[in-house]
Amino acid sequence: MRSPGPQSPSPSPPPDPPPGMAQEALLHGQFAGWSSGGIGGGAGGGSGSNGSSSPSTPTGVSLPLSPASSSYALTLTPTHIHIQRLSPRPGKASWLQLPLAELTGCSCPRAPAPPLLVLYWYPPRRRRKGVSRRRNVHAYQAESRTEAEKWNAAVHCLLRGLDVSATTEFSKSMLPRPRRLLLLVNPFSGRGQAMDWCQTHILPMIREANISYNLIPTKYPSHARELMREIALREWDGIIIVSGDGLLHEVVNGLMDRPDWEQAIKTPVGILPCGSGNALAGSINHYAGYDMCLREPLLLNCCFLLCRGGIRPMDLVSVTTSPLPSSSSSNQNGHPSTSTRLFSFLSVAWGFVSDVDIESERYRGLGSARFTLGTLVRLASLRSYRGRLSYLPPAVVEPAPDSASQPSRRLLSRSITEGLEGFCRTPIHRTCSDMGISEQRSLSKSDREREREERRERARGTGVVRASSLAEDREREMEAEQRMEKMSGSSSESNERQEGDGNENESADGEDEEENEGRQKEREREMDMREGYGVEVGKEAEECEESTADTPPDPRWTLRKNSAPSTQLVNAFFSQPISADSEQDVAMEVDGQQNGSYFQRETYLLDPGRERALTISSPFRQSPFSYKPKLPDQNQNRSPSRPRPISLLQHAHSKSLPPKFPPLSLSQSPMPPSCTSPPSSDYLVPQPNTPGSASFCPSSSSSFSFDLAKPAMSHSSLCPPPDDDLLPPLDQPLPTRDWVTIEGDFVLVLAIYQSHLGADLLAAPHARFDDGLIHLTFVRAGISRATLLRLFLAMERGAHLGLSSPYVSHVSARAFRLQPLSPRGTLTVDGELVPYGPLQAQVTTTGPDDSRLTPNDLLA
Ligand SMILES: Nc1ncnc2c1ncn2[C@@H]1O[C@H](COP(=O)(O)OP(=O)(O)OP(=O)(O)O)[C@@H](O)[C@H]1O
Repeated sequence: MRSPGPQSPSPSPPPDPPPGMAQEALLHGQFAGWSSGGIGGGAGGGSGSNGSSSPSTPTGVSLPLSPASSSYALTLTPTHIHIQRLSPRPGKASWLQLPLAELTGCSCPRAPAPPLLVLYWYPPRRRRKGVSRRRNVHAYQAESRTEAEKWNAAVHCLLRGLDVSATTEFSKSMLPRPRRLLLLVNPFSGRGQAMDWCQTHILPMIREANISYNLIPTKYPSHARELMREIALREWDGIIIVSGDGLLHEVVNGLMDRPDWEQAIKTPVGILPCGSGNALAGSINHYAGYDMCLREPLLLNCCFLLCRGGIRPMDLVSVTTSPLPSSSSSNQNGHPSTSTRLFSFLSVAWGFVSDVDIESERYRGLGSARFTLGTLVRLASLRSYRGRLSYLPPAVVEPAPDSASQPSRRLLSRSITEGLEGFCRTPIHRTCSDMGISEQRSLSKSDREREREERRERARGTGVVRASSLAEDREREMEAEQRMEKMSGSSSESNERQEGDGNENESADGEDEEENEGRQKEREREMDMREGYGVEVGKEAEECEESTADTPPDPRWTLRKNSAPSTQLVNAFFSQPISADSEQDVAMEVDGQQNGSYFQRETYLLDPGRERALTISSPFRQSPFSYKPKLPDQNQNRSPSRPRPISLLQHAHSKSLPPKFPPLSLSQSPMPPSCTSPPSSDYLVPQPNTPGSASFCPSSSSSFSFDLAKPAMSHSSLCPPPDDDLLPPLDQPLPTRDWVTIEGDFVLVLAIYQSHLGADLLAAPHARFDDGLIHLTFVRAGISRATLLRLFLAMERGAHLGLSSPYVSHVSARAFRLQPLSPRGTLTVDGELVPYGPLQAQVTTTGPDDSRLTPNDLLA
């Protein structure tokens, strides 16, 4: 066996090079086969999908069993290892190509083992559901140990992406030191298989990839967070979570707890899915281009990616939640004065999704099927929650020069839909702007009487949960959809007429009687609700659907675009009474607008014993559509040519997304370490930091203190993470410009920043690791069970964005605020329960200096 090169041509060049071998050969040589196996009648020297019965190398990597009588010619190119069988059966099927992209590693076992080159190949195999990888081990015996080590070094160099050529003298000394990973295993995640899967799948692959590791099983909740606050991060090339998303949430927040959080958060993290939901693993699998898969196939794909290497920056979202019940305190106004800040990599959920997540805990033994069961259970007793969702669309479109001359409805439509970036599949502009105008219609008294009677009859069933089939639900919803379509169409017409002559009472000018009657009925219903409203707490959504089956959904909603609407539009909305909100709601509005606070007078404490009875049906779900213009923001530049929030103006390129603040490096494998790293024997055990004591650097925000990283900050001289630049403190009103506010009854609100909500739920197909966007999906009350079920079924394929339902909306945002108005409910961040109450979030950014922090190059 000889090396290639101009001076040392191969003695036995392959007679018929296979396709793809046109590349320059880095090495070429002749090897003897090892083991009796072959691959598919091809040229494989040895193979085995499971090395459990095979002997092991000193590092624990298993080997094929025995020498084989065959001989092979191997050629290494920058992308492949070409293997040609020379004997005993040259000719047909004698070629095998191993793409380097499908190798996790190679090894050259130390003496007294023979001089072997062992290649670990994980080719993808298409299965019924998704692609899975199967382990193949190929071993070839070199003429000498030097030769085997040279090949081993060359393959490693290529796998690590080093720059090599045909003239490179490959040797053992070229090998970069093995990467070091800290594996944190939650033995209780998912179905409790994490430790087993470590032994059977994860550790063998990691050893084969020549990665050194230390494995720490977590002992209790928050153990990982505590570890992250203490360990010497420079000793590790990556922190790998062998668990579900919950443990990664702990790790991320542990890193942000540290005084050196700015550097710490750049430590690559990775996930090997052993949990129930495995949303981030599903996203990684998706972004890698693999088909959706679950369980072991998903684990193998993620483990393969981890071994292969590559670091991608990932969005980190700053979330401010209401105070923890234990830490809540009141200021002089009786409002809570502290909030909790945490960092999230995946999602915020309220309503259906968080309910299912938390309530399905009791079915944990089912693995990912727990969510299916939880979904069915929750569907059977569908709840809705009253709340207010505000969000900042990702881009602000400058108004056209001639916008002032455009009709007011068009203005509103455009202003609401701008920034939806193609994600909004439902006609929000139609459902709100048109409704507002249509409510100006005159009413027929007899219709009003009839409607009242009908409502009284329906009300007799109040308090009884009535069973209804999915088909019935769907029927009701279709009726509502049709009615809404009709309504918006007619109101659109009328609006245009109104703009033309400025006369509100034009309904007699040629419209047919039937249409008039329909509008009168709507108006009648609306009046009726204003008159007879009362809070009905504790009713299942089912009842509400029953009682509103004839009512289009939109009048129950308030959608506010906080940018100043045109005068025409304001007049149109002011000309009608504000919706008859409950007392509480009025109080909230007073708080929000006059006292500058969004806190409810009643702090919503999480009730762990909350059960089915928490179902809320608010009066607002049946209240008429109303537009509540906000008072102008005192700080806002009122020039119409500057529609962006003030905070954005600090950015040089304020029309585009602000630069990310420390992007979380998602390690599909850590990059090669720096040369200055200590020897491996020193770093396999994490050493706790010994930080000096120093004073806490207070946040610049005076509104509330962050309950963040108290242990770390108490001995830190460094500042805590900076304030959110897109959001005011949680107890302050949002900027009036550019924000969109929707108020009403929600079945769910989901904010997600990666593609998957679970390994088999493609919730945000357009999401990317670091797109700087929060993808919001919200479902309003009134949706039928059948449609909701269809939504989740379609989500498995990411096809739910095409689902046409007036109750479902998808928008993207840079920041949002969620204010639950129902007294009880569940809120989760990355699937973990957080205190129930107002919550806001934004993608982290660098702040005013506009400098994007690059991923940590410690590992480069
Ligand atoms: N040793 C432990 N004992 C009990 N709980 C633990 C332990 N280690 C971690 N935890 C906690 O278990 C919770 C659930 O873990 P994790 O999210 O990883 O699994 P999962 O819920 O099955 O997966 P997923 O979040 O993907 O559905 C986390 O909140 C974590 O803090």
